[in-house]
Amino acid sequence: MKVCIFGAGAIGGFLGVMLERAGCEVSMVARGAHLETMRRDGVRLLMENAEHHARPHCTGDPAELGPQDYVIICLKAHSIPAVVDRMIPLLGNDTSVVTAVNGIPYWYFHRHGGEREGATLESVDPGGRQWEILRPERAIGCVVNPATEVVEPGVIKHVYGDKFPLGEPSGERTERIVRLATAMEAAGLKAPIRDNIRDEIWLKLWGNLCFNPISALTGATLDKIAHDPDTRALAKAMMLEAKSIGDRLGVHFRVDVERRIDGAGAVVGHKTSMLQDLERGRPMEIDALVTVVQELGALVGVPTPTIDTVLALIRQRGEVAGLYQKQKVPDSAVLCPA
Ligand SMILES: NC(=O)C1=CN([C@@H]2O[C@H](COP(=O)(O)OP(=O)(O)OC[C@H]3O[C@@H](n4cnc5c(N)ncnc54)[C@H](OP(=O)(O)O)[C@@H]3O)[C@@H](O)[C@H]2O)C=CC1
Ligand SMILES: CC(C)(CO)C(=O)C(=O)O
Repeated sequence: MKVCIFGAGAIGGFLGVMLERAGCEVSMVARGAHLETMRRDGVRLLMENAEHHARPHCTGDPAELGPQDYVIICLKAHSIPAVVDRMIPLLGNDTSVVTAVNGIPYWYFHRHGGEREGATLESVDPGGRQWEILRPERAIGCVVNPATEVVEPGVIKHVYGDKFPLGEPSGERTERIVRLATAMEAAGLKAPIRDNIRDEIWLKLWGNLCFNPISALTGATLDKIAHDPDTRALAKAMMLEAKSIGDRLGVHFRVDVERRIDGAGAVVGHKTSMLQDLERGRPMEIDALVTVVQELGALVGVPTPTIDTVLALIRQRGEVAGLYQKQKVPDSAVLCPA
């Protein structure tokens, strides 16, 4: 089974090493010093009780690789629009594209049903390019639950977790998703197949939407945000706005808002990825986690005053730090031409 990890950083490096160990023919697209080290020395994965080493085909040029069975996109969401054309050589007739990325994916309204079927979201898929090039029919949804880090070029540290829930946009149990889940399970990962992956995407997004910008604005860890009554109230207000949007889109939230905040608050001393990105001078994943919820609110007619306020602040924080560029978002999603 040929698998290309596009964006083999913290999550992609982890997945790639595990899949190669399970016998998949893995290639990795990366760049910079990390790529050079992986090419020369292979990839090292540090786990709590083990260290693994793998030698996948690592490249900066996807055209070297040819069509794949699966392309697993593990880029930060904001990196995807610029590289989507470079994925073309990886796509054959039967290639599946797995979106192992936080936030709302480009294919969200594919097989969604109802009046928004086929809509694209400008904040995550500007101009509908991913929809047009990757095609939504190829997409398999994936939620990333583990935490991993690139601790030095070529070296990935696994921090916790092994679960990557998967789901077809249609909710069907297709042969291709079963094959992927089987390979991931053989690699020692958990890959439950969900019949509504969108619910799982929203459950993760619910936390990212509020904790990530609040932490980046305040410097606070998850437990501090959840335990301080004022920031807890702010997070809750954002989550309730998001829930109203999700409800209109048919999302089922399997936990209530207080339990979701308590769950995040139980993780003591953890800095969100957005705070880590700000502190390390790396581009911030604002649009796929926050702007998109504002865009969805406009689409379904739910006002988002609290989200709007926090979004204005975090965008400005990102711009001032030189880590974010605002893109123009229309009032509502556009319908993608067939
Ligand atoms: N890491 C984690 O613990 C978690 C991450 N996630 C989500 O998973 C997704 C992936 O995150 P993560 O693995 O941390 O991100 P990383 O930044 O570690 O990995 C992305 C990799 O893609 C590389 N890349 C970017 N652009 C290109 C390009 N044009 N060509 C080749 N390589 C490129 C990056 O290089 P460079 O570094 O040079 O930019 C980087 O090595 C994100 O959506 C994130 O929010 C979710 C849960 C936990
Ligand atoms: C904060 C957390 C753990 C979930 O909300 C996360 O996914 C992130 O740091 O990006």
